[in-house]
Amino acid sequence: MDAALRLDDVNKRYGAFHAVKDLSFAAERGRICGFLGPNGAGKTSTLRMILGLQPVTSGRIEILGAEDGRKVRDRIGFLPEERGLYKKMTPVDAIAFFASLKGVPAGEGRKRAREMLEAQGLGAARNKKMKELSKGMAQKVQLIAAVAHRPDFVILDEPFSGLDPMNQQGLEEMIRGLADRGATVLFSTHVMQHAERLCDKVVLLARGRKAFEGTVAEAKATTRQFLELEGDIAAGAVTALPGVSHVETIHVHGPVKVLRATLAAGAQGQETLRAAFVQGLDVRRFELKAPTLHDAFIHLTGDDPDAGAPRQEASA
Ligand SMILES: Nc1ncnc2c1ncn2[C@@H]1O[C@H](COP(=O)(O)OP(=O)(O)OP(=O)(O)O)[C@@H](O)[C@H]1O
Repeated sequence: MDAALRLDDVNKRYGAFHAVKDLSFAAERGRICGFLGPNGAGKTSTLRMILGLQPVTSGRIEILGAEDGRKVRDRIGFLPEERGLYKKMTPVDAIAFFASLKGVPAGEGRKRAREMLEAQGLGAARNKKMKELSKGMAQKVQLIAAVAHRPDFVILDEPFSGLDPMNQQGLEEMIRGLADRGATVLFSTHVMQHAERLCDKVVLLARGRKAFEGTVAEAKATTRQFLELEGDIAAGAVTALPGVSHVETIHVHGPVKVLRATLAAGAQGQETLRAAFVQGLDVRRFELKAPTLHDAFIHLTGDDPDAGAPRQEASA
């Protein structure tokens, strides 16, 4: 498929620290690509290199046919991780101003701003000052400001951070809308649920290195199904059940435990469960769980995406 973005063996070093290591991946035109990893994995560094805001130490990046993001900056929309639009501006003025920086005439920018605010349910706020808006509203306005020039490629750095679930959902719909009208979207996040719902493709990054590139379903297929059992059950009895490869004790309350069994590849959870009942184990509650993208991330990288910055390696 036609790639709007391609990275080949990209490296970024800050002095002796090797932040991005031999990174190669592609983002296909018109698709939503999630760039996932815990804090400090190297996501922002990579996005800034793609935009041409900082140089690569080595390797090659091609975006919209250009080798330097700055050459196609009018075709790119960027929502940085640090937010903040001019507090005294109205949303219409702020959006029109950012669009004008990308070549959209003032009148047209204001017209688009009004239409886009209306479409996002922010029509009533259009003439308020930015500082009077809630955080969720301000973040939507900022995303509109980043895309009012109708870019072919949209780069969003942690767009969901700091938003409540309602506003996160609104933002997800906006991002889907961008792809529906043909834009390629690359967004970074450490929250796997957004990626799970939105992405055609995910790239998992851990300590600067790519751990996986593919669809969400492909990522999940790398890991296993789980069976959770609660009751007065010995972990050893669960280990001995058919299809079980590993057992963890999640919770102990007197004699009652919650045990989490990881099933072997291709094992049928129903058969494991049937064997537990046939053997008379004291099962008081059970749950068969399909792996989430979060489980797949931990399986593929050994890092928890919700954890703080992972340990820094010395330059590799
Ligand atoms: N200008 C810089 N100088 C030195 N080290 C840097 C610089 N920018 C980033 N780093 C380091 O590079 C690593 C990757 O940082 P980066 O911001 O790219 O990660 P990230 O995945 O975007 O995480 P976060 O979501 O926390 O920003 C971190 O260890 C960070 O401390």
